[in-house]
Amino acid sequence: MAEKSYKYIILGGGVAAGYAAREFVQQGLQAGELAIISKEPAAPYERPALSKAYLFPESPARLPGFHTCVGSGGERQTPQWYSEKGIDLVLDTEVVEASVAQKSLKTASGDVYKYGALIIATGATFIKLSDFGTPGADAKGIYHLREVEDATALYEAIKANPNGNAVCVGGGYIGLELAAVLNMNKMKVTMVYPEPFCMPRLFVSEIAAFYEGYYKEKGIEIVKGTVASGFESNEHGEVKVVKLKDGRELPADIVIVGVGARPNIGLFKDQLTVEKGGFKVDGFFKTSAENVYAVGDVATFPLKLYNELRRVEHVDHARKSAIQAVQTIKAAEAGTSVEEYDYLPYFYSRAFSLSWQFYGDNVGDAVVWGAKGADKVNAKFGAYWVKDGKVMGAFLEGGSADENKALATAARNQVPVSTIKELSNL
Ligand SMILES: Cc1cc2nc3c(=O)[nH]c(=O)nc-3n(C[C@H](O)[C@H](O)[C@H](O)COP(=O)(O)OP(=O)(O)OC[C@H]3O[C@@H](n4cnc5c(N)ncnc54)[C@H](O)[C@@H]3O)c2cc1C
Ligand SMILES: NC(=O)c1ccc[n+]([C@@H]2O[C@H](COP(=O)([O-])OP(=O)(O)OC[C@H]3O[C@@H](n4cnc5c(N)ncnc54)[C@H](O)[C@@H]3O)[C@@H](O)[C@H]2O)c1
Ligand SMILES: O=C1O[C@H]([C@@H](O)CO)C(O)=C1O
Repeated sequence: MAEKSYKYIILGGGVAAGYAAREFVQQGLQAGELAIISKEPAAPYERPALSKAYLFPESPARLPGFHTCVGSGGERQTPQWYSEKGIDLVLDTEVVEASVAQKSLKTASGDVYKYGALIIATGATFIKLSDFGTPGADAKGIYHLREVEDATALYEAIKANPNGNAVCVGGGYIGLELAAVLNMNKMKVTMVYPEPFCMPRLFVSEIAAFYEGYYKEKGIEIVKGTVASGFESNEHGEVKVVKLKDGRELPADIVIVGVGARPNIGLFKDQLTVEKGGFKVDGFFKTSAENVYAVGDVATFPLKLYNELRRVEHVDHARKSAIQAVQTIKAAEAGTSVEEYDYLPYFYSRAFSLSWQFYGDNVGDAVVWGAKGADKVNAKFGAYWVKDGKVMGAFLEGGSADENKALATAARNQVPVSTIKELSNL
């Protein structure tokens, strides 16, 4: 049982950790100053790839291909990169206890790590249907997706069930992205979700109708307005049937559950201020404890633009919050300061040949253009959310890089619109 001490420790080895490490290096880091402790076996990678190219039937993406920071056009930080920079990458290591008072972390094998400054970047974990007590939800063949090991297990299950039946439970990001890759793998896919249309936390019905129509044309069945109420397995404990609350039964060789995520705050929840499910931080990602920062999915931060505290579970914020925390740490050492975080929310998704981006806030009235009858091959349509005569949010399917930039500008500047008609000229 060793005890080690570092000037900086990043707890968690996901997206935020990779970008934080890069920022430390860019700001000037001495060998031996930084350790990253992660329960994953792999160096930080771009998690979005797991629900997309990792599961493609042809030439699937594999590590080391998508280590951070390639997702934003940066350098690919392989394990060798970390050793060259003198960063200790402590993989396959779960921290099971933490003390903010003693500035220490304890791992499952009993090692103790002391830090000068700590960045908590523990991300989130999928919610399971067994968390709600759904009978049979722990059967073999029921998959969740968060880490590369989950994606590998799912990939193998897809290969073992050619032309099999797949059911996606949940109509959010995982449901939509996974239904697409399972269909590309020639599985017979059914999606099930309780809401009247997919991606209800962002879409309005006209936007959803386009994607649902597109998925149906690809041969994906969509069952709305009900939930999975139980699962039946065969004598090997393998799932075979998804039972729905409305009485229907769906055959299944593979089930993907995507019913949301829960931030990993357990280690510190009694030691740091928690709000909206995450660690409450300021515009520099400082938590309620000195020298303890929280970034990415676990941070509840002041969203300056909307003057409210938010937690965001998307990769762009994971990257930028990590950079902001490291810049804050380094500025304090240099006796300077950085600007407060001023984030413009940015979400995106890709499935089949579709690709959408969203900037800002989906509040007020949604004005959708071009969605009805949009071409399925070169789909292009969008939406603006307007509140108090200003554009608050902007969505675009099939946009070019320049167009998406213009969208971001409109949402950032909250462009005033006196008539809805004006929107088509933005
Ligand atoms: C399959 C999938 C696809 C996604 N696709 C997109 C997308 O297309 N676009 C988008 O904007 N967002 C996407 N997201 C969301 C995005 O990936 C997350 O918001 C982002 O990864 C958050 O970064 P993070 O560093 O906070 O957490 P994570 O990347 O989840 O990293 C957390 C790390 O902490 C480790 N950890 C946790 N607890 C401990 C512990 N006690 N001890 C040691 N290590 C620990 C975990 O193992 C993990 O390595 C996707 C998420 C998933 C799961
Ligand atoms: N492109 C992206 O940004 C992207 C892609 C994949 C994953 N992610 C992230 O991964 C995490 C997990 O994604 P997700 O799709 O699971 O969450 P989500 O919040 O996007 O979707 C959850 C969906 O689950 C369904 N649901 C909720 N409770 C249910 C219940 N009891 N029974 C059946 N269905 C129920 C609803 O349809 C809801 O829309 C999130 O943090 C998400 O942001 C993001
Ligand atoms: O941001 C992303 O990073 C990965 C991939 O581009 C890395 O190669 C991916 O699929 C994203 O959406």
